[in-house]
Amino acid sequence: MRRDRFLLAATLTAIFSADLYFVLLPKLRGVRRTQGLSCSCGSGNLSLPALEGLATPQLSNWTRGPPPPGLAAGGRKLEKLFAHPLYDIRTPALGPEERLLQTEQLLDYYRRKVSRWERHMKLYSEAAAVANVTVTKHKMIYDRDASWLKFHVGINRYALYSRDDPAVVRLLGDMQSMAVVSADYTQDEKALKGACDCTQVVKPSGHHLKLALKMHNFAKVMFKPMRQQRDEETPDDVFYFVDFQRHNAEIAASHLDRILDFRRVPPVAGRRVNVTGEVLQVAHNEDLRAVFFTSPANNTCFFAKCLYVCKTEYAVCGSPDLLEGSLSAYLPGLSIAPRLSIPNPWARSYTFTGREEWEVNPFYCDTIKQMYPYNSGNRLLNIIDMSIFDFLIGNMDRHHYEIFTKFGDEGFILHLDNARGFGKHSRDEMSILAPLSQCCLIKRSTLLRLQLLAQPEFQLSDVMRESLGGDPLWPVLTEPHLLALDRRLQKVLRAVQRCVRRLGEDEVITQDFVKPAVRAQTATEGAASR
Ligand SMILES: Nc1ncnc2c1ncn2[C@@H]1O[C@H](COP(=O)(O)OP(=O)(O)OP(=O)(O)O)[C@@H](O)[C@H]1O
Ligand SMILES: [Mn+2]
Repeated sequence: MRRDRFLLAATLTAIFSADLYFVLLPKLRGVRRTQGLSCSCGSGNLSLPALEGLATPQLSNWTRGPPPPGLAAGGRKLEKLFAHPLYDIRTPALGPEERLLQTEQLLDYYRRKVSRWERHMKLYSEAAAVANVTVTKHKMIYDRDASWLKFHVGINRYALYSRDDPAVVRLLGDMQSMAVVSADYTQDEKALKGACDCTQVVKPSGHHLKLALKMHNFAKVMFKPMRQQRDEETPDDVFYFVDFQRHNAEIAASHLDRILDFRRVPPVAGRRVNVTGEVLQVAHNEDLRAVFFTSPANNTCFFAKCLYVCKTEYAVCGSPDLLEGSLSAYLPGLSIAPRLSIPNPWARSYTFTGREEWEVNPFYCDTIKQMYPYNSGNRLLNIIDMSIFDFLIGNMDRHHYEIFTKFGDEGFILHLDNARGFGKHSRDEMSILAPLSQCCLIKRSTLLRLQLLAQPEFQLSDVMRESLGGDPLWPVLTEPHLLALDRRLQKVLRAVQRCVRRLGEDEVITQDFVKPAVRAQTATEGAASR
């Protein structure tokens, strides 16, 4: 028995060392590289790309197959939206410097993943055999055409994917259906090792229940289980930073991101996950296995590591095994595609009483405009885009944003972690729009799309309903949440209108593309002033 334990411990040590060598060390090196990079970047070498954030057209949508019942009659607005000339603004041809990764580099990375998996599984199976533990064996495949690989190859300076990339549709399908072969804590949870400091109300993030799942073709996803029923509204007395993470918000946010044509959120699919077969039985991490239990109702449940320290955390349970969740496609590992996490200048105070400067100083934006990297290029405009996105979904938890270091200040910004959106449909939190209302700036491309989505012909709630109809967890959002999107969209347009009235169109609306494919403005002209 002692020998068994020793073997198991040795296996775990080996796995940890491999993680240290392959994941943590490269990450640290990446951070060091990044620090060097940011020091050498003067503001002088920045330029506003003529076509920033806009890419090639595509007509297909994410809805696979016929629309769900009830949609057929009014459907197909989404298709029409994506066929609109405003969704046909092209980016220049992508050279190697505009792509995050080259195919050969990715295939190399994939091969390393495969051999690492084989080594792990060999050691783990040996240890498990000795300890008399049954290991579920899955047939793994090395597939050069895997949709996750194509998604990674497609990431470029302008967006996470292009509109016409069929790999994204395939990836959503794969995430919904592929066999899960392993489940583990995510890297940030591992770094915390279950430590919970309740004097810090938001950090560490370890008390959220999220896991990394691996599929049989080595696709990796971040799984956030359902914590709250769709029709429950966050009670008024709950602070945004102790609010639940909502799996349906992650799914809906990725659809909205695509509808706004930002493409700054990784694709997210809903799925009913079998917490016994697809999580517990494929968890090779003893810490993770230890948080599983069977409830009195005979359901399989698991809880966050600090359940008994942080009183707000409760277990989630399958019924008896199936549990809804969101699966977000992983970005390429930090060892090959380092990212930088940057504090949001409009972040909130994560204490019960604190106020940040932007909340009390109406001239806050003037200070930000003087500061690097917001004093040139399009970073500030991208922050304003992000605030519009967050206002629409009602997300008050945007403490940081991330960028790929490869693209430096000229790249787009990632909108990761949207799980605290869609908490309250009956309230519009105007303070989320502070970057827009304080700076009075907006990209022309963003404004034109917002105006288009306000028209009855498209109607944001209709295209969202249609888009979400393609997800297995349809209807991802309840009707009041969908309708809140239309109401909030009007408020964004009114905020722009107030700025234009005060400062004039030339000051407020930034021309961010040279020339639309046709005179797209005609369809939308004047919508902001209505
Ligand atoms: N799709 C993804 N691919 C790769 N990494 C991701 C992805 N989504 C999130 N991450 C990374 O994992 C970190 C934690 O994810 P997320 O913010 O969604 O969880 P969280 O539990 O809310 O954490 P926190 O409290 O730190 O915000 C993110 O800051 C990001 O760096
Ligand atoms: Mn978060």
